[in-house]
Order: sequence, then C-alpha cells, then structure tokens
Amino acid sequence: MLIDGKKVSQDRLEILKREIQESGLSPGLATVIVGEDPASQMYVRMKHKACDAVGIRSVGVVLQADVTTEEVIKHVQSLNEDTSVDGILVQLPLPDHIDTEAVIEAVSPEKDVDGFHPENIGALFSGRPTFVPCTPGGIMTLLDVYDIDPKGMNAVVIGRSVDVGRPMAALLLNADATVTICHSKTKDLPEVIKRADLIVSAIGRAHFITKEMVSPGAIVIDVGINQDENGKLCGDVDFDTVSTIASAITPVPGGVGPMTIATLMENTFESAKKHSC
Ligand SMILES: Nc1nc2c(c(=O)[nH]1)N[C@@H](CN(C=O)c1ccc(C(=O)N[C@@H](CCC(=O)O)C(=O)O)cc1)CN2
Repeated sequence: MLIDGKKVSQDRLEILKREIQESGLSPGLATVIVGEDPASQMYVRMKHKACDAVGIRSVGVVLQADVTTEEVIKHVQSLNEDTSVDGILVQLPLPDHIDTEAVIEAVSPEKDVDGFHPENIGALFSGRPTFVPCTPGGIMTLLDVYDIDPKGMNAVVIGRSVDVGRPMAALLLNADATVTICHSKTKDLPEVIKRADLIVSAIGRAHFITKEMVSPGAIVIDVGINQDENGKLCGDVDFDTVSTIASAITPVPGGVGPMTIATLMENTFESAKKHSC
C-alpha cells in the first residue's frame, strides 16, 4: 500500500481551512530565515503559501547570512512579544556560526509551533505532548489515517536528530511501540532493521535501505530528502525494490514532506486557540 502524504496533507489543509473560518480566529505565523540556502528558501515559501491557503496570516523575517546569534535572538524576542503572532518558526539549518540551541531556546514555548523548544521536547518525552515537531507529528497522522496502530510493534527509528529521530521515537513509545533508535555507531544495523515491523528512516543517505534489510510486510516510512546520482529528489529507501515487499510505504516526494507543512499549520491554529482563551 502506498501511503499518500500529498493527498492526506491536502485533505487536512481543507479541513483546517474550514475550522479556522468557523472559529472566527485569525491565527498568525512568523517565519525566520537566515541566509540564502535555496532549499530553506523554498520550504519557507511553501509554508507561507500553505498559510495563505488555509487563512493563517504570515510574516517573514529574512536575515543576512552574517547576522550574529544575538541579533537573531532579538528578532525572536520581538516576535515573542507581538500579540498578533501565535506561532514562530526558525527555519533550520542555521548557518554554522549561529548558536542554534540558543536561538531555539529564545522562542517562547507557547509559540514554538515547531516543537523544538526543550520545554516542549521534555513534555513529549514525559508522555504529555504539547507542540509536537512537525515531521514526526505528520508521520503519526499518516499512520492514524491509514489505520496503522504502532501498539506492540517493533519500531526502528534510524537517525537520532533532535528534530526527527528523537521526537519520532518518543511519539512511537507514547503509542506503545517497542522502540529502537539506530545511529552511526549501531552494530549490525541491517540485522536490527530486519527485525522491525515499522521502520522510520531519517538518515539522509540516498537508497540506503535496501530490500534485503526489510522484513516482508514491514511498514516503511521514509523521511530522507536526498538527491540521487542524476540529481533527482529521492529518499533513504530504495523505493522500487522495497515497495515490492513492504505492506505500506511512503514515497519521496509526496510522502512525509507535505505532512510537515500540514502539521505546522495545525500547530499554529492550536496555538491561536490557546492564545484566545
Ligand atoms: N524549522 C524547521 N526547519 C526544518 C524543518 C522543520 O520542520 N522545521 N524540516 C525540514 C524542511 N522542511 C520544512 O521546513 C520541509 C521539507 C520537505 C518538505 C516537502 O514537502 N517536500 C516535498 C518535496 C519538495 C521538493 O520538491 O523538494 C516532498 O517530500 O514531497 C516540506 C518541508 C528541515 N528544516
């Protein structure tokens, strides 16, 4: 079965648009981008476009690549104080000279619609999630829409990043899966992956997950955004072969990526609802 993230995200955005209209609220999202990385610029454009589509006001702060950490934090603080802004997201990655953790910690936890603030990450790991990071949150929505219940499954998350691997593991644990997080130092990685009922790959290596590593019937979620040898967008999973034995699989493009944006829109509306109380 193909898990169609593009379709699910469109459906979710339609529903959200109606909910926002009916709420009478006027949610606001602020994006912060530093430098001119073309991929980051594209993702931020996609986020503003999604805001327009569902009825979320959006403002963009664009900062030069040589801005200091302190200057970025000042902009974030002024967005924290701006009552017309319900959600703040700082597009990642930031340039190397910027202290990313300090910038993320400067975002008010109440406006942290990316769910990266330590307070929100802590809540997630305590089993009391507040704002959930958008990519793992979007994956949980996909599993739910396709009636895939992780309860009791052996889930293997490949990659231990703060924005995807770790929160993904916490969400799967909260959903009663038995979770293994793999990383560059994991011994016998293919063997660990072979035992998985559910694989979430977020390592960023084109075609890394091959058919031989995957148990027939496993569910395969591909978070990778890579380029193949011809410069074509592809995931971590060798889709053509793995899809012949997986029971369900996400494509790249059109799988997890669009759900990241839909979840960001949903988090922003949730934030606006909280601020209206
Ligand atoms: N502050 C954040 N930074 C980053 C996040 C994030 O959630 N918050 N995630 C990624 C990038 N990202 C959003 O920011 C993102 C990546 C991919 C997609 C997407 O829809 N991809 C499409 C393909 C688009 C293309 O043509 O290249 C797909 O997979 O179908 C959306 C958002 C890192 N930074």
